[in-house]
Amino acid sequence: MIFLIAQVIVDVASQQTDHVFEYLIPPELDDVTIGSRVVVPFGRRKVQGFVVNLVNQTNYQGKLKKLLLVVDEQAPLTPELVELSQYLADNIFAYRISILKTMLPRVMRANYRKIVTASSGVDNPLFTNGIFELTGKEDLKIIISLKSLIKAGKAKIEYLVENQAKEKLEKCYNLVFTKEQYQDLTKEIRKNAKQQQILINFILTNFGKFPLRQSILAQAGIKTETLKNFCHKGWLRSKLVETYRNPLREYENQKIKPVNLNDEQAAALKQINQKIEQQEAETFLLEGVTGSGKTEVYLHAISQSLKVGRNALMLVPEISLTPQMVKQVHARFGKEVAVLHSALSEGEKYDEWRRIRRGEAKVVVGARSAIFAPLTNIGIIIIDEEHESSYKQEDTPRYHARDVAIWRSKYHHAPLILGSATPSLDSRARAQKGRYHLLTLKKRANKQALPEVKIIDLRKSEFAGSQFDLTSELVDAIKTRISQQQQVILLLNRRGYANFMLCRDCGFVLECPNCDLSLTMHRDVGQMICHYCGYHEAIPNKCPNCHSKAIRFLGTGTQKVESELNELLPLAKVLRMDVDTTRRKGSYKKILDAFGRHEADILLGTQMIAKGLDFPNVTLVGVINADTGLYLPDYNASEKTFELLTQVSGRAGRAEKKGQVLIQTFNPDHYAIKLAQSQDYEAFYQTEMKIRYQGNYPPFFFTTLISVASKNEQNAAKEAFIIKRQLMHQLHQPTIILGPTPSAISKIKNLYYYQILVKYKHEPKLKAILHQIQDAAQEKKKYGLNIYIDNQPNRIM
Ligand SMILES: Nc1ncnc2c1ncn2[C@@H]1O[C@H](COP(=O)(O)OP(=O)(O)OP(=O)(O)O)[C@@H](O)[C@H]1O
Ligand SMILES: [Zn+2]
Ligand SMILES: [Zn+2]
Repeated sequence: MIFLIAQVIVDVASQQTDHVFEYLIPPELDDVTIGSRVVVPFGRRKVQGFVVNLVNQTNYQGKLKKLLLVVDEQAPLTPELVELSQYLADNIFAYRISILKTMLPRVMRANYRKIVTASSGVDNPLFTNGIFELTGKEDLKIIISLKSLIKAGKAKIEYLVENQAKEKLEKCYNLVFTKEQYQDLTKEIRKNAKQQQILINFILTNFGKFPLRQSILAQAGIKTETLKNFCHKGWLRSKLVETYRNPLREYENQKIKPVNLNDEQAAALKQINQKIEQQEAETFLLEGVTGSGKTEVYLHAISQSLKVGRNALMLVPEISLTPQMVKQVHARFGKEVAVLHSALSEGEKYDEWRRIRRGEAKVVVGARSAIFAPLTNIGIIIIDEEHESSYKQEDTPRYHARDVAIWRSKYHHAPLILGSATPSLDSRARAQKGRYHLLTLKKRANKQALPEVKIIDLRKSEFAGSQFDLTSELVDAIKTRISQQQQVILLLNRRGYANFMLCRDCGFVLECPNCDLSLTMHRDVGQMICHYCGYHEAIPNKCPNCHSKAIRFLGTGTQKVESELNELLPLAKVLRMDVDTTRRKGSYKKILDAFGRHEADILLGTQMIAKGLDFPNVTLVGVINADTGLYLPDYNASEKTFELLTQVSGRAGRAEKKGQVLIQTFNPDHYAIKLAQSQDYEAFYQTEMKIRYQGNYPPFFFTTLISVASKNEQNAAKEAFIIKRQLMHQLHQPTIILGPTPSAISKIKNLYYYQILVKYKHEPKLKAILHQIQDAAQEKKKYGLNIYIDNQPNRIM
C-alpha cells in the first residue's frame, strides 16, 4: 500500500502540543514508515519529528508541505512503541514528543543550530568561513548589524537539524590475491622483517576467514603498522565497516552453570512457564524473602521464553544493576544479551539499543528506561525489586516502568513477574484482590534462617569513640567479624560529613541561598554543599551572621563515619560508597569488585548498598541510624523505612555462614523498626494497610499531585488556588482535595512550590480536567508559572 501523507509529532519545545502535523511524502522518501524519525519544515525552521501514522486523506485546508528527510535506514520506533506513546500521553499528562524522545537513546535527540550564512562575495569580519553561529547570547550591536545584512540580502538565517548519533567504524581487511599468489609473496619478504612474516603466515593459515576486522587481527598479535604496510604495497585492501561498542566485553567467556531449583522455586517457575507457553498476559507478584533465589527463577523463565522462540526483557534498579547481576545474565545467555543503563557511554547505549532494534539481541537487561527497549516478540517481562521508587521517573514524562510493563505484557500476551522481598503496598494489595497472581518463596535458598536482627537503643547506649555515631556494641561486633576474616556492610543514609552548621551564639543555620535547605559539610573538598541544587561555598570558620567563633557542625554523614572507623579500627580497610565516590563512570563497579575480592573489610554506604547485593562472606550488617527516613512528612515513610531495613538486613548470611544484623535507633518501639527486626513482611503489610485505610491513603485511594512553581511566591500560591477552585467545581465526594500548601521543601533552586493533592477512588472526569490544566499550563509558562501534574506520585510531601 502506498501512502501519500505522513502524520508527524514535531519536536518544538516552545510550542508543545499533541497536535499531529501532516506532511506529503515525496516519492524519493517512500520508505518512510510508522516510527520513522524525520526532518520537516515547521514555520521558518526545520525540526525533527516522529511519524505516528500514514494516511491518504487529510482534513487540512491549506497546502501541505513535504517531508524533507527520513533520518534512519530503519525506523527507530516500532509500531508498538508509537501506540504506547499515545497511551502514556493520555495517562501521565506528558506531551507525546517528550515520551517519544524518552524512548530513544539520548544521541538520537536532534541537535538544533541556528546560523547566519553570508551570501557569496560578502566579506564581513562577523563571519568565519561565511558562517555566524547564533547562540542567543549575542549583544545588541551584533544583532543589529546581522539584521541589516539580512535585510540587504547579504546574508540569511538557516536552521540546521543535526543527528548526534554516530556509528563507530573499524577497519576491515580484504584479501586481493589467491592463496597461491600469497604463497609466492613470501619470497619477497626479507628474512628480518619478522612482523611481515607473521602476517603473511597468518593470511595463509586463515585464508578462508577473511575479510577480518582490525580488532580480531590485533588479538592475533598483528600490528596495525604491518597491515598498513601491506595495504600500501597493494597486498591487502581495507575499508571502514560499522562496529558495536561492546560494554559486555569483559564478561565474555565466563560461564556459570544454572543451579537446580529448590521446591519452592520450581513451584513458582511452573506457574510462570505455563503462561509463557500459552502466551498469556498475567502479572505475577513473586514475594520471596531476601536470599530466596528470585534471580534464579527469573533466569529460568528467560530460558523458557527463549526456548519457545520469544525474547525477554528484565528491569533491575539502576543501583542494583550490579556487575554481579550483569555477569550472571551474560554468563547464561552470552551474546544474546544487551544491557542498557546509565553507566554506559552514550555511544555504547546507542549500539546496544541498535542491536536490540535490529533483532540481534534477544535478552535485554536494563534500568528504568530499558522498559522502552525496541524489543519485539517479547515472551516474558521481569521487574526485579519492584518496590523501588526509582522505577517512577521523577521528571516529565513521569512514567512508572511497572505500568509500562503491564501495558507491554498485554500487548505481547506475555507474563510479567514483579519480584521483591518487600513488595510495594500497592502491588501486594493488588495481589490480595486477585489482580496479580501471588507466588511466595518463604525460605532462603541456602536453607539458612534469615539473619538474627538486634535493635540497639541509642538513647541508652554507650558510644565507642568521642562521637555519637557508633555504639560500643556495634564496634565490638565489627571487630569480632573482622578477626574471623568475615566482612561487614554498614548503612548510613546520608552522605557528606555533617548535615548543618549551627551558631551557638545566635542560632544561625547555614542554608542554601537558592533552596529551603541547610548546607551539608563535605570535609574532603572543604565545602558546604546543597544536596538539591549543588550550590557550594567554603566551610566557614566563624558565623556568617554574627561573626562568632562558636559554631558547630551537627549531624552525621558517610564521610564522618568513615573517619571515625579509621580511628577506632585502624587496621580495618573501609570502602565508602555514596554519590560522591561513585560519580565517575565505572567507580561503582570498581568498589563492589574490590569488596567482592575481599580487599576491604567494611563496605560503608548510603541506600545504594542496601539492595540486591549478594556477597557470601558478609556476615554482619550494621545500620548506623534507622531513623533518618522515619519522620519524613510523607504517608509512606514507614513503608520506606521497613523496606530499607529489611533489604539491608538481607545482605547478611547469604551463604554458609550465619548472618547477624545490628540496627541502631532512637525509636526501638516503632512498628516499622520492630517488624523489620522480625523481617516479617506479611505482618508489616497487615499493619500498614490498616493505617493507610484510616488515613485515606494509597492503595485505598489514588492520588494526583499538582504543583505550581514560580520565582514569585505569591504568584505560585495564587495560581494554586485558581486550580483548586477549578477542581472543586467539577469533582465530587468522596474525592478529597488537599491544599494548596507550600511543598515540604518550599523553595528549590530559587523557585517556590505550592501543591494540591487530589485523592480519589473513582473519578471519571478527573483525566479530562487535568488535561485542560495541562493545556492551559503552556500559556502560563509565559508568566513564569510552571505547573506539574504527577499521577500517582512517589512522594506527596
Ligand atoms: N536452588 C538453589 N540452590 C542453591 N543456591 C541457590 C539456589 N537458588 C539461588 N541460590 C543462591 O542463593 C543466593 C541468593 O539468591 P538471589 O540473589 O537470587 O536472592 P534474591 O531472592 O534475589 O534475594 P534479594 O531479594 O535479597 O536480592 C545466590 O547466591 C544464589 O546463587
Ligand atoms: Zn552567629
Ligand atoms: Zn540549593
